[in-house]
Amino acid sequence: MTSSTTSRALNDIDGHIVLAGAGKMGGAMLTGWIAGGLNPNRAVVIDPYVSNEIKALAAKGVRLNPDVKDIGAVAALVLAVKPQMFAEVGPTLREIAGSSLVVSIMAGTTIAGIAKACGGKVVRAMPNTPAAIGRGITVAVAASDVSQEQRGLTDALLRATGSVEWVEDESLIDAVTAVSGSGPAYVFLLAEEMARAGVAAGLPPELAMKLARETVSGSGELLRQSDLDAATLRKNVTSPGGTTAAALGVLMADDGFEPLLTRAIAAATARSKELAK
Ligand SMILES: NC(=O)C1=CN([C@@H]2O[C@H](COP(=O)(O)OP(=O)(O)OC[C@H]3O[C@@H](n4cnc5c(N)ncnc54)[C@H](OP(=O)(O)O)[C@@H]3O)[C@@H](O)[C@H]2O)C=CC1
Ligand SMILES: O=C(O)[C@@H]1CCC=N1
Repeated sequence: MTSSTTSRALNDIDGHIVLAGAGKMGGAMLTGWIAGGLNPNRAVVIDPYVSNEIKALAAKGVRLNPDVKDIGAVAALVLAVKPQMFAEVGPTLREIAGSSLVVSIMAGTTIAGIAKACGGKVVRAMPNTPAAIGRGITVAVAASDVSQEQRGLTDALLRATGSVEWVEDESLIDAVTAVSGSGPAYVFLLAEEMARAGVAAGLPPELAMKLARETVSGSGELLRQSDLDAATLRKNVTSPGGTTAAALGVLMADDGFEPLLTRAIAAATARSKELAK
């Protein structure tokens, strides 16, 4: 968080938080807000096809698809629809956005494009799915007309789902999307492939998946809690002339993991830029 952004308490919000698009990411954020103290009566969902999990939140007071005139004061409109449908959906949200805070988590979609389609004072943010367990990381960038109070509200909404970093340069968001927005998928793929390779090496499938899951999650937790950097933690596993060195000889070869990941992240960054067009 920049020193100029002061987070607000979620249980101390004037007005309503309107979530447009309560799918995987929007739904995870809504769950985080309510767990973080947002009064469910302050939450409104606009989504024609909500899941049973979101329908269950209605029993706690979250309003689903009310008439715009019945929403009441809007503190923030959060955009979590697919970027490909925003051109169609954006203008239908203009009345809700008004001159309120609009927080978009849509990949690729620029602050200028969002302001043009639905108005409002726009913050562009890129979260990731560990938000569902309060362990996400979000990077946010605010348009120049977003007030300090609106930044504080945004910070509170995002912080309910994990860590938050603010940047001033919107062009960084494409690479952020490629590293942390899409990043959980790379880690899950690693777990899938470790399990598959374990089976190929002779392990029963259930044991292979358990070893992969616990190794990926345990290593992630060690990385989080340790004062050591990732390279040192890796070296600590690597006994000279041992098994890890044999595996790393393959993974760190000239055509190994590094150029592969560089290409993957470049592809995701390029796709984020493309989605802006
Ligand atoms: N998934 C992720 O890890 C991340 C996603 N994002 C961004 O979050 C956004 C949502 O992604 P994700 O949650 O994966 O996608 P989902 O498809 O799960 O969520 C989008 C939701 O919007 C709903 N929807 C469709 N039409 C409308 C409409 N007219 N008005 C309101 N809602 C509508 C969809 O319903 P239906 O499914 O029935 O069409 C769905 O529930 C995207 O912009 C993505 O770039 C950002 C960071 C990470
Ligand atoms: O795949 C996507 O486009 C979205 C954005 C980051 C993660 N999921």
